[in-house]
Amino acid sequence: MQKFLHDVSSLRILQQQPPNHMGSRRSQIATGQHSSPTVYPIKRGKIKSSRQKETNAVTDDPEKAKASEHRIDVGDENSNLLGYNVYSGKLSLVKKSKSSNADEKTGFAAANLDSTDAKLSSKALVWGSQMLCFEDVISVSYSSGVRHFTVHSYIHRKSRLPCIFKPQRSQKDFCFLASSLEEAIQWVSGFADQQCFVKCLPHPMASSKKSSDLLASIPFFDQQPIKCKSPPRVLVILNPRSGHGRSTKVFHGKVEPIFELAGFIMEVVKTTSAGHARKLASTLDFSTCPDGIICVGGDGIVNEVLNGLLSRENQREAISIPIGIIPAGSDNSLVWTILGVRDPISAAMTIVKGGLTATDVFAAEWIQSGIIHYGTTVSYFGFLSDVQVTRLDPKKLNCTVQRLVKSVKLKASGNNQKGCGIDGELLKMNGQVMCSLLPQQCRLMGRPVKDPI
Ligand SMILES: Nc1ncnc2c1ncn2[C@@H]1O[C@H](COP(=O)(O)OP(=O)(O)OP(=O)(O)O)[C@@H](O)[C@H]1O
Repeated sequence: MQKFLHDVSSLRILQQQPPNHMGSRRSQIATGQHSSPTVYPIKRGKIKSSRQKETNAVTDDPEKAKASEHRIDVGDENSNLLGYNVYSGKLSLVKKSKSSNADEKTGFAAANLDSTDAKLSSKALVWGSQMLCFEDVISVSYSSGVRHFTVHSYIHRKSRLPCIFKPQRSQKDFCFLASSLEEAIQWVSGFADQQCFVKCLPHPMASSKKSSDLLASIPFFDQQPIKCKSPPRVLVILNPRSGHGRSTKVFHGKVEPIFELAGFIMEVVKTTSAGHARKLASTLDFSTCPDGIICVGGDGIVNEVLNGLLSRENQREAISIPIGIIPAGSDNSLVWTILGVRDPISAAMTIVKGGLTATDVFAAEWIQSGIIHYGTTVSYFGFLSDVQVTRLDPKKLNCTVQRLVKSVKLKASGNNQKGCGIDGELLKMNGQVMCSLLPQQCRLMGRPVKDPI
């Protein structure tokens, strides 16, 4: 899991063509009941033309072409680790300085900085012997007309006792100085090409009237040549009672800063009672949150949102709205089962990274009343649900045990939990409940992590 700052001195990074160049998309399609969940890929931007130029430059020269032919074999191994090359040049890692007049009032002492060879690939930024993986990067900040840019990341901190404490992610910002203004723009554009959000800021001296002449002499200072993806607009539904009242602190302390770095435009609604989230989801104008609804809490709040969406007349459109989950409740089996994350920071990063994962939805209908309840992974009726209630009230346990004989447990989720699919169109349980899988799946924001944490 420790992906940051690997020693890559032994790696030679070779120029690679992207495996699927220019907008080709790979998607995992669920092929059967027990395969992996369907994953919708995020959109790929245009690949930098500089990369194409570099490739041509190699092939134009027959000598070099020969050499590269030989090198490609070795490069294939490296491409698995670092992907294809996006941009390369010199970079200096700079630290904030207190000196006031240094480098165009940017706050960086650039004079004594050693620049080092650096490469941006489709998977990582490598400088010297250090590497920052893209999966740890949230965004890049860049002020128009300056040579430096900041990469915001959340990296795993080493745990002194890794057997006992799992590694935690924490924020780390890296500020780099490029060799020239033009190169700085190339570096930042490279990040944008890799679907990384770029926060474009005005020049640090833009507000000062005295400096207008100076600024006018800086190329590009008044225009922003970096094109990056537009920030997502989402609705956040937070259950302040979740996780024994800790969810608000978790959201504002750990998750909101990540979403802000990633440029998310958020409306945050705190539920005031049970049923509030369901009502919101059933009446919501989707144009106010076209990129999804993010639930902060436990499985209960997600289930309310799902049921609210499916109770709408436009059920088909409603089920297609992405649902994000920040685990901040006492039970978060859905996000753990489907995406493999169970801590709020990793879940937020999974959402920020983009992509959607489809998961099955079942409907359980009470035969006598006709009431339909929707669920995703598992639904309990009778004994198990009573145990959930009575875990706080032991007096009720006796009554629960007596009802054991009548109890029934519904387990669904088709392609997500091996061996426990409903396996058929319709299932009648105990003469009381009728259960079926919906033809459409709901979409969770994010893609499953490779190494569940
Ligand atoms: N403001 C609120 N006050 C009381 N209950 C609420 C509120 N908002 C939502 N709820 C209800 O709380 C239930 C449990 O919420 P959730 O699953 O998010 O948290 P949790 O900590 O995992 O809870 P639990 O331990 O009870 O499963 C939801 O089903 C929802 O109906």
